[in-house]
Amino acid sequence: MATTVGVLSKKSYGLKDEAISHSLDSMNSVDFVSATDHHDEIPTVDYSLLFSDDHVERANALEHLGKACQEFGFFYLVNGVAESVVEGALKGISDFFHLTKQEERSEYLKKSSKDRIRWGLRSHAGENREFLKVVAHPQYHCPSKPADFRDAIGEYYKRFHEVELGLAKAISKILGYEETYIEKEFKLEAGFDVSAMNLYPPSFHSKGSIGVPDHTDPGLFVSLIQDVNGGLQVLSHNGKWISVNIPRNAIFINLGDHLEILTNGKYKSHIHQVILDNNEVRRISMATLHGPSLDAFVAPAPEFVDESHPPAYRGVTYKESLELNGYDEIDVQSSIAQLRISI
Ligand SMILES: O=C(O)CCC(=O)C(=O)O
Ligand SMILES: [Fe+2]
Repeated sequence: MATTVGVLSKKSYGLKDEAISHSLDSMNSVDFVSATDHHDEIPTVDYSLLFSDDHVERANALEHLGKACQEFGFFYLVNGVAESVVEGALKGISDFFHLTKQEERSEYLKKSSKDRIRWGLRSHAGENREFLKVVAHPQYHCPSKPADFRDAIGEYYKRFHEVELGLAKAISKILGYEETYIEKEFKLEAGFDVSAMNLYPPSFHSKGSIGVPDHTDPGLFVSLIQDVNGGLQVLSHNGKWISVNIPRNAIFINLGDHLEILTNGKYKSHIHQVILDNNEVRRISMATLHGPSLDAFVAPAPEFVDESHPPAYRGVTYKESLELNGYDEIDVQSSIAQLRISI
């Protein structure tokens, strides 16, 4: 059962980021409900039905996806990528963290803002994880050791890229556009995708319960796979932290900042965080941020702007948005707070 523990406020919640403040401001002091098992609140979208030959089935599936995007902003996707491909990718990540020595992994410590592979180990009160980030698209980069790692991850990217294009088509349709609208606007043939492969807790004791602090992610959407449930929470439209319990055969999809910008706020990029369970559960996840191409200029589309809905975000290229706060491309940090136009 959910327990009401107080009124959500920036202060009580210790928030530091304007993006988060804005989001919480727009929620008007709603009751804060502690993280609990609300997994049944997260909708499931069947990818195969979005392309069904039966037009009634297809229309229903698209309507369901539209509701999932607008009323939630995140959903479980089934029948997109074969379970064996997801399992293979997760095994590859587990092998990377467990079969290599830390000195080998630290070869990928930050060298420059042009890194295409980057490793990091965070153990402080605000963040506790070991991660490997790689650029997945348009050029795929990955360490070559251990054996099979690169191929297993590459197979997931190849399969998921098709799904990404399919979802972009379906979302274009439900927004009232022709199906290649997002693909063209975001120039997805050169879409800039970065994966964060995460190990929680890191390979030494964590300094607190925060795995990843609350944030939103840039891009069209994030696709997330994991080996076990535990820790990922997403802040719903009505201000509840929802525990994400991904069904075994599903991929978690969370809409990103640049879809929020394109739709002038009709669809929202949702705040999420990872809370560690006393360091008792070891968990591996891979969050892939599927972005526009670096040179794609993203601004609110004219169809979402009128007198009562003035542009709520400034348009910039994807690259500029990634670099706005002094971060680099592989950091893929949100800058939506800086792009919001205060009205
Ligand atoms: O590990 C997770 O469940 C989420 C990680 C995440 O949010 C990220 O890497 O952006
Ligand atoms: Fe994230």
